[in-house]
Amino acid sequence: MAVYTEVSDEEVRAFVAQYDLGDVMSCKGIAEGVENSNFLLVTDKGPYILTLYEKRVDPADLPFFLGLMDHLAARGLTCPQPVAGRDGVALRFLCGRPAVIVTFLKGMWPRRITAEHCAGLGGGLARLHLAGEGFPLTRRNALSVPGWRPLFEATRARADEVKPGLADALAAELDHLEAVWPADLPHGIIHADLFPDNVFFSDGKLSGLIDFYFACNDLLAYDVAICLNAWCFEADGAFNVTKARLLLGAYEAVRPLSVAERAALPVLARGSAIRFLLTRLYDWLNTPAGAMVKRKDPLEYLHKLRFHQQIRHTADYGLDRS
Ligand SMILES: Nc1ncnc2c1ncn2[C@@H]1O[C@H](COP(=O)(O)OP(=O)(O)O)[C@@H](O)[C@H]1O
Ligand SMILES: N[C@@H](CCOP(=O)(O)O)C(=O)O
Repeated sequence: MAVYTEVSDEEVRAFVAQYDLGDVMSCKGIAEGVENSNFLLVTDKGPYILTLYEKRVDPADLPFFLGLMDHLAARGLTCPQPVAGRDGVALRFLCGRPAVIVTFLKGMWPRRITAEHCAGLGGGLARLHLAGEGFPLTRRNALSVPGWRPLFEATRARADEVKPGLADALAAELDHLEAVWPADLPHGIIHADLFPDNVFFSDGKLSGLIDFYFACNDLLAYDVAICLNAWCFEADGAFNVTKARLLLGAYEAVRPLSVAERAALPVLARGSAIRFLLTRLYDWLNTPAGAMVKRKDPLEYLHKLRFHQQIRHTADYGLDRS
């Protein structure tokens, strides 16, 4: 359960009193998520999400994240919207943390991913990329190529505790990716963490996207690669080409990939694999004992990395246009 900061009933009441949300009926920690402390806040006006921003969120980035959610919502994308208090301010402090209340989205994230979910996701991802156009703020992706080596250095000495040989494997992969990473593909706003737990469905249709706290400006096709990794592998580690085809097909129905973007998918998928491998490895080695959070398995992403290392050309995935 991702609640790093406990908030007392009195503190919640005093905080909510600054909004036109009526009385607090309940405020319960949410047993999901990794990065921030989230609470389901129910007031007279209905359900909301109260988020206290924790370790990896730089407070200087919050205007970007909050402004982006407003920008995307104004362009028809269903995503949480920051709620302003009576003074017009959405971003405040609670228990020493930056904190906001955002609107509650209906729907559930899919626990068992079907091919239909992947199609829904592909369309939603492309709509997000188009809706991001014109957003005036920018944020560099702190977890793209230049960010990987410091993470590696922070984990290198103990990586082999997780799997013998892991440190050397990561070093070799980083050398490769730093040498071949594409720079000149179309870029724009990307979500950068569009895993199943950040995509809500209702009646089988995509109903909303959440958790924009890794969003940044980067290669649009990198976001596609992140989704291929997060949505198109089965529990036994097999790559499901049907899911991948549907995801890409639905994406391209809204925003066709260029030839160069398609060709770059294997290297982008390797980059996406090492990015999540490294953050999971870091968390695996550094999560404080007793923290109410379920650590994610770094080796799941080593397996995905190994898979993409075998792919020379995008056609080798079996992802031909149909
Ligand atoms: N706007 C929202 N509407 C409904 N549920 C939400 C909303 N935001 C977060 N949640 C719930 O909280 C959980 C954790 O949120 P998330 O943003 O993924 O946390 P973290 O940033 O800590 O990873 C989600 O899986 C979802 O159940
Ligand atoms: N999606 C990341 C972890 C970040 O978790 P989230 O709850 O913020 O989506 C991973 O799987 O490693």
